[in-house]
Amino acid sequence: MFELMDGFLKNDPLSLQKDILDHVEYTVARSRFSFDDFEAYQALSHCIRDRLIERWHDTQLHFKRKDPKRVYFLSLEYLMGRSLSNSIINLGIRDQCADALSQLGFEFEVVAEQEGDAALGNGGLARLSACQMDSLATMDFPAWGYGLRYQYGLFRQVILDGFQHEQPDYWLNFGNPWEIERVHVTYPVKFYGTVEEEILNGEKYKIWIPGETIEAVAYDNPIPGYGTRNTITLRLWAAKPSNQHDMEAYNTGDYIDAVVNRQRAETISSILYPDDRSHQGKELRLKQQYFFVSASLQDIIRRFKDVHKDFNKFPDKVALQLNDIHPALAIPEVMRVFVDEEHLGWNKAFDLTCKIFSFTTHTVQAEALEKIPVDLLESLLPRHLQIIYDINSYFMEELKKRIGLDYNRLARMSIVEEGAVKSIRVANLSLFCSHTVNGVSKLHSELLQTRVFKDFYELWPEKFQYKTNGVTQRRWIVVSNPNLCALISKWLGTESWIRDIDLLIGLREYATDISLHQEWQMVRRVNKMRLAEYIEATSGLKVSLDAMFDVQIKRIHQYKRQLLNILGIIHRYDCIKNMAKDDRRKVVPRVCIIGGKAAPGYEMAKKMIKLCHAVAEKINNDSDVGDLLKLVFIPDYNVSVAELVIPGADLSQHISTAGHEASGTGSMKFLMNGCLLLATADGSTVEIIEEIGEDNMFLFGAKVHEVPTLREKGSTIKVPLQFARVVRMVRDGYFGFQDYFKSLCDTVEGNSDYYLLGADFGSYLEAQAAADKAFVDQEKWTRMSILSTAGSGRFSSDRTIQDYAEKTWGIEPCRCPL
Ligand SMILES: CCc1ccc([C@H](C)CC(=O)N[C@@H]2O[C@H](CO)[C@@H](O)[C@H](O)[C@H]2O)cc1
Repeated sequence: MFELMDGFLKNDPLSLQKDILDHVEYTVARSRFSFDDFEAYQALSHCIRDRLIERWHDTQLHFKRKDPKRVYFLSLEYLMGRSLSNSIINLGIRDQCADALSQLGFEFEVVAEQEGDAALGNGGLARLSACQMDSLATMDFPAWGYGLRYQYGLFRQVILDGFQHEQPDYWLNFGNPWEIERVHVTYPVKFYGTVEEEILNGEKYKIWIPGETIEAVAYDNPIPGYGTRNTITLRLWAAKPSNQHDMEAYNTGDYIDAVVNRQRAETISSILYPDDRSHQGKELRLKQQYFFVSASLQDIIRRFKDVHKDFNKFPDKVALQLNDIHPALAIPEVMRVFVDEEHLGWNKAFDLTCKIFSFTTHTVQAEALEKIPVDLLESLLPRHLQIIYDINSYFMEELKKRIGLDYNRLARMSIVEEGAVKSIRVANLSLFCSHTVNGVSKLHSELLQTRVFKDFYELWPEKFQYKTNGVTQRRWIVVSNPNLCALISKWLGTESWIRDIDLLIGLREYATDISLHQEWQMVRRVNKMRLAEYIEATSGLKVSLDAMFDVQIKRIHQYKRQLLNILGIIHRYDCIKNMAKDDRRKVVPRVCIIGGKAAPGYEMAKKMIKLCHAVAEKINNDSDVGDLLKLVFIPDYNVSVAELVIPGADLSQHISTAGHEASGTGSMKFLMNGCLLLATADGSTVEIIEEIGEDNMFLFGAKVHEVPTLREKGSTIKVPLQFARVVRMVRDGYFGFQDYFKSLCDTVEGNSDYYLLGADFGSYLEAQAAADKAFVDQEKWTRMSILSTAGSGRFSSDRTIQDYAEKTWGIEPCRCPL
């Protein structure tokens, strides 16, 4: 590994050993002569934490000195996963730590497994935030992440009789070595109340008299860069009752009430909403959004005012990134502070506001765009509603100048939606008040411009950009696939691809090199073995390593079409069953692996999980089929499970109906690890095709422009007999639970097959057959696998962040001197 500068704390194995034992004794408070794997994990984590803190202080001091323009990433979700291995890799001391542990009788892997995931998010958006923080740190950008410190992360998925059950994820049970409580960094956050007017030096100002005040306390998480001393901050807010609260209660002498009220305050940051579909009008959700926005902006403006007096400089020093619309209340909140507290005047305030905000949307469906009921906003945030009305009337005036009295369009674009439930269109607010708006893949941005935000694009085309997502190769190769990492470094003759991933292209020249093929296949087989052991441990199923490991792991959604995968597996099973014994020798054995959580209220998604188990029950216990076909549902899919499954996968499926997946980032992780993709031309897959070529993937399905016409055709579409047959098998109870699966079958027949499973089934089976054919030709498969990794550079979150830094935020690296 690169040798980086030690701070005061030395990183040689002996020093690490000593520090580990000191933390066992003084931090974990166990005897240094007898402690278990978990205590070793706690002790080592504190050792690493100490080293992170040193770099952190140096970095923050350097930023203070240089006072560069900073970017503030506002996100309600971060799927960080585990921190120990990633921190050790980024510090470049993996071997030293492994040595120190083994000399104390511990195995690094076993100790690293003791850590629970920090699962403060749902899916793609949340993990993207985490990957981007790693790249921001590694590329030395002066950046901060802001979010909420949920006490309960994303629920644990427990499968009972094939059904998903949700268990609370109290992840802070044994403390969290990766955070530092900043007791001195607290801000009051106001809710409810009324808005009064006051005259100050002849000027009329609005003042907001809150009905309730909650204290926000900062918890800082150091985010180390790879191959740099820079360590940036992820600041997560926790809600605490403000002291002013108790006094009132005591006067009335009602002690119990006082404590209950205290408890109530903490509920704001207690739990992550486990649903990545839209939440219309949930008060707690809105309180969470405003709570973290208000605390973050108070902190950001305090940091600016510590150095600057003139707010005209604010846009030169601050860039605010809205990670989807969830933090969009930051817009009226900045206006409120600039107008009501800093008295900058409305026009100046609005001019500054539009210069600091940029907005990324992660959804394709217009109906998924959240709206806030006006009456809810009026009671919870009365001043913000006034400001949003002011912004909208200014907006409408501007629009009339541009489009005249086109009332339909004015009504479509308005931030205020009249109608049964008068509500605020947060997306329109974000579009009007942001200087830059982007989708997360090229195709996604085209759909935003031509469909979802068409009205806005036609008027402000210059605002619209695309920033194709990316993933960090540190976690998704170096941490999760160390053998492949070593192999790549060996053949490229350098490790600098870990910071400069475009170097991976150098593997192309060896794509047909037999000795690389052998080493490549060996690495992959070892990873398959590890995955097979995990499958046996979690499901009791023994799987053959010679089978193709076919994986689909992501949140369960109808548009992601896990049902198409399951119907394809039923077809494969049915074919094998009806095949003559001799022909079975030609069958390519498959282990189909599916994993993912369904939002608790998402009935159809939960039915898909049950169907998967019912089909698995049938197939896996059918000795007639034996190892030719196995189906496994991996429970409680999360970041750490992904780190184990992805390196062991031969084929991965990304089969959403074209035009529905904004980007997809799982595909990029599989690509980096040399796993071949079976996919539709949707989201970022379109750009993956551009990079590695159609002949290194298995593509199928309707293209995005064909989908609307196919939908119009509805039940007149000719679906293959095989499709009708497999749906019939489910409907007739071949896998049991006939009544329970009826509605699921109804969603894919005739007119209601909105996600076009029937229309795409034929080409899906062809693509699967092509994958079978390629798999038996291991020379061909390995070449395609090497070319996948070689062409994955573009999908590093380093490239994504470079795009944002250059084209949206206007920030420069600020590298902390060694
Ligand atoms: C309001 C609840 C809620 C919470 C989260 C979300 C996310 C935006 C859903 C999400 O994670 N979208 C995924 O974002 C990824 C990162 O950009 C994309 O790669 C995926 O295509 C997109 O589905 C929507 C609604």
